[in-house]
Amino acid sequence: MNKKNILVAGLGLIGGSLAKSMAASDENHIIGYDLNEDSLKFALLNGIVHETSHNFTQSALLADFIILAAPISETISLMREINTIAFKKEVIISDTASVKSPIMAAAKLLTNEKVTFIGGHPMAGSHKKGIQAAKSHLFENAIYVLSPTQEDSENELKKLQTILSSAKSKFVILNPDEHDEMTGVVSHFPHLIASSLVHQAKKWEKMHEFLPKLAAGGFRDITRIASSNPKMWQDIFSHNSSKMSVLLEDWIQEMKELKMLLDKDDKEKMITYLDKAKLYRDGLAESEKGAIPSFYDLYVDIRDQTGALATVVQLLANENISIKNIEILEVREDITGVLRLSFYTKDAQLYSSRFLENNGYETMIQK
Ligand SMILES: NC(=O)C1=CN([C@@H]2O[C@H](COP(=O)(O)OP(=O)(O)OC[C@H]3O[C@@H](n4cnc5c(N)ncnc54)[C@H](O)[C@@H]3O)[C@@H](O)[C@H]2O)C=CC1
Ligand SMILES: O=C(O)C(=O)Cc1ccc(O)cc1
Repeated sequence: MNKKNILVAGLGLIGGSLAKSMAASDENHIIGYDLNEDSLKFALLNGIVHETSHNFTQSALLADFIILAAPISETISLMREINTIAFKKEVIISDTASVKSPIMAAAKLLTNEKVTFIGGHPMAGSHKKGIQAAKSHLFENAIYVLSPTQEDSENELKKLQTILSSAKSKFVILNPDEHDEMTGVVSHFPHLIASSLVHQAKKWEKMHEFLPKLAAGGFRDITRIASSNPKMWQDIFSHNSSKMSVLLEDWIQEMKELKMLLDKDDKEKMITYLDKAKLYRDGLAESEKGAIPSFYDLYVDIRDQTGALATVVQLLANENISIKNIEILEVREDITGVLRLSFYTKDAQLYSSRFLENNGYETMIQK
């Protein structure tokens, strides 16, 4: 069989996860390129790639597909390098960057006729970075945005979707501006706010040193994303700065209106405000794994006793269920606590719920 040569440039969390899922197909030969020697070694040792490369141009000349999965600024540099390569055969190139307009602007400057560039953004991630955190199922059920450059790239779009199909995501075609505005609202801006909430708590801790002990489930939930990779988020904010600036203006205005409601103690308007937010948020939870990577959460009541957590985890491990994340919520000494288990798939979530209930646990799936 004539295997497809796929060059993945940037073997971090995202490139590594894509490479891992594509390497599982017998039809693909994955070549990994990264500036970091340890990442290359790790990828080869763990079967994430079939071959490693220290020469981007040389490997690009062999490739049928190139996936650029480096930080945004580095992706743009790699695109400039691509423009200097004398390709002898057709090549389909895509990227994974979280902001699309600067990438598509760089794509417009690609002059080589053999090259078809289709922007890409698999919309799932984690707070971790690097190849060690790569998972072949990271993008399962997540939205995968594609932004073709030319209308006549329909055929190439299909080819790209075929090689990416191993990621099991849902493809959506968006233009770069729409993409950046929407991801600005539901992904980039929330990160900024999460970080600012943490800064606020840190400031107030100077007044009340007991404050962190009061940081309960709500604060932890809303600031979870502030623990993500700062360098990557700075890169994202900087490349989507005009959209972010508009969103920040909008937010400041809304905060001013909220302050007025509070100062006037306008109870009815405040209930309406909270009610509308609840309605919209509850509606979001009903949809399938969407643009923001919602993992499938299951809440399990446990007693705050030694071994309670281990028992639940062991029960699920015996059933071969992989858990993405575990968090203990609302535990006070000797009082019932709640475990939040996050799964990669809805099936795992539903199965675990039934299975744990059959073993005497009370579970809840939040709608
Ligand atoms: N982390 C996330 O949650 C998501 C990130 N993205 C996007 O995917 C891209 C990669 O992000 P991550 O994998 O999270 O970052 P990462 O930090 O885990 O990996 C980036 C990798 O690129 C390599 N690299 C840097 N410059 C390079 C160059 N010039 N040539 C080759 N390799 C180079 C680094 O050595 C590293 O291995 C970024 O553009 C990001 O915006 C997209 C979706 C989700
Ligand atoms: O886990 C989270 O909260 C994320 O926000 C993940 C994420 C990060 C960057 C992207 O471009 C897409 C998804």
